[in-house]
Amino acid sequence: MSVKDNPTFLSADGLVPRLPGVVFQFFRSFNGHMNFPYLEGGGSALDYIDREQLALDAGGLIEHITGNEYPKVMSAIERSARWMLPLTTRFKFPMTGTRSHWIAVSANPEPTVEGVLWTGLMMDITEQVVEEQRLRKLCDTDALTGLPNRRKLMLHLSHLASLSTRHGTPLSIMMVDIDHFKLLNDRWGHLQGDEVLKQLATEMKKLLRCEDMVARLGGEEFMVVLPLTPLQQCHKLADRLRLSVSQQDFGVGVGEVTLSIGVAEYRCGEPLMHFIERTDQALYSAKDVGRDCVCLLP
Ligand SMILES: Nc1nc2c(ncn2[C@@H]2O[C@H](COP(=O)(O)OP(=O)(O)OP(=O)(O)O)[C@@H](O)[C@H]2O)c(=O)[nH]1
Repeated sequence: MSVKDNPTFLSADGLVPRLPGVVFQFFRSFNGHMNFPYLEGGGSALDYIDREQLALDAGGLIEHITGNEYPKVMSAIERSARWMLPLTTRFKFPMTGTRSHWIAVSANPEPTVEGVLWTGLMMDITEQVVEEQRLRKLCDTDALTGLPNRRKLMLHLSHLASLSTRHGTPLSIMMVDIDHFKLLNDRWGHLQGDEVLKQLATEMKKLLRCEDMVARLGGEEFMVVLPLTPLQQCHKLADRLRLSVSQQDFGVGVGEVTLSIGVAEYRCGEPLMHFIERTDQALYSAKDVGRDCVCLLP
């Protein structure tokens, strides 16, 4: 029996609508006109778009369906056309009445007399992207407090330090440490200690602006990163945080939880580790002079 006599054999026309994705040809002329001469496939994505319109003119619709990611998608198309390299990109596809879907695009370009023609596939990769986002969040988050962890903080801080160096804008940080936390754990138990860490995290977030970041460095140590903030302002905020914490109960009695805080401002071009060490030394000074205070070093 030949393959074609096999009752399960499908011609390409029968097969394409059953695929879990879309097969397409996309054309871009040298004058920038874009259209999809061929667009067929399975899944629900095609229910939401006007295929006849796309066959004639895709420019407006591409801009509409790729939303904020339009520049990214267009530059991927441009790169692929210029170097005749495979087009691989992904974008968020807004669907009315349901959550947005993520679409991956993979296509091969070929030159034609009037422009470039791509032949390829689009697949719905929403589940995969959601899983990636979940794993990335896990990697970046402290499990107890839900705050960003050291890894996330270091990436953020190094990005802000390079912006500060480039634009000469102020950047300050606070190193925050709970005083005598070992005693608190010993007296109230580890679970209550955990509770204090969680409540402190909430308290710190309340005091900060949305562009600030508070992260748990580990144990009972936190760092607050304040972009566009000079040292004096950072010092004021640190003292407000210190005072507010010392006046709260945290389930262990008012005044039982206090903070020592070291503050420092970034010096243009300074290595990040040096900046952190200076702040750490300021924190040690705060411990040395008796705790429950904020210190900065000249
Ligand atoms: N409950 C709880 N305790 C923690 C956690 N991580 C670290 N610790 C405890 O925090 C304590 C830190 O103790 P030390 O480093 O001696 O510091 P300290 O007692 O706060 O003393 P000073 O910092 O000098 O004021 C240790 O007892 C750790 O076991 C945590 O996730 N939960």
